[in-house]
Amino acid sequence: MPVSTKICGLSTPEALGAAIAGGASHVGFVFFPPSPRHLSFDRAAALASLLPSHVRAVGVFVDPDDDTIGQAVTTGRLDAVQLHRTSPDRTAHIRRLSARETWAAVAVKARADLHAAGHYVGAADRILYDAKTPDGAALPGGMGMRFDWALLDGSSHPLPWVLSGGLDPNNVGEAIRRTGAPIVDVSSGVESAPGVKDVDKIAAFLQAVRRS
Ligand SMILES: O=C(O)c1ccccc1N[C@@H]1O[C@H](COP(=O)(O)O)[C@@H](O)[C@H]1O
Repeated sequence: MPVSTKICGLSTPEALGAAIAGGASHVGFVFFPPSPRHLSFDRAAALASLLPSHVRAVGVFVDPDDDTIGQAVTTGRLDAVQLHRTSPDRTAHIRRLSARETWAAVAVKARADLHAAGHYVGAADRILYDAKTPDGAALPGGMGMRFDWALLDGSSHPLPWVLSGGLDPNNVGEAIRRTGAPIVDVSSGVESAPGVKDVDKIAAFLQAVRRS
C-alpha cells in the first residue's frame, strides 16, 4: 500500500505546485494567527482554486470557534479539518458542524500520551500523532520537533492515523519503515525558514516517501 503524504503550511502557488507535482495526497492550510504559516480566508480561497480534485485540502486549527471553522471550510474548500488542543467533545461538535473528515492531533512525549487517542473514538475520523511542544510554546505543532517513534511499537491504534512531527527528507524513509505509518505529514522539514517553503525540499520529501 503506498504511503500518502500531507505537505502542510502552504502559502504560495509555487509551493502548492511543488506539492501537487510531487504527488502529495493532501495539502495543509493553517488557520492560526500566531503561526508564520497562517492564511487569511481570501488567501486560502485563492490557493484552493489551484487544487486538482484528487488532492485533498486539510485545514489546521487550534481549538477553533464555530465561525472560524465555518468560514475556513467554505472559502478554503476544505476536505478535512485537523484540530490541535481540542477536546473530544469540541472535536465531535466540529465534525458535525463542518461535515468534514476530522483529524484529532494527539501530542506525544511519553507512552502514556497515546491513551488520549482512545478518547477521540466516535469524535474524530483520524488521529494525528505529533510531538508535544514545550509548555508555553507559541505553537502546538509546526516546530520541527519529533517524538520517539518507538513509543508507537505494539500500539493498537483506535482510529486510522497519521505520523507527524519533525519529519524531513532525510528521516521520513526511516520513520515509515520504523512505524508503518500509512500517512506522513510535514511542515517545517520542507522549509528554508519558518513559514517559507522550499520547493526542492518538498520534491525531495515526496521522493523519499515514494522510495520508502
Ligand atoms: O504549522 C503550523 O504553524 C502549525 C500551527 C498550529 C498547529 C499545528 C501546526 N502545524 C502542524 O504541526 C505538525 C508538525 O509540524 P512539523 O513538520 O514538525 O513542522 C504538522 O501536522 C503540521 O500540520
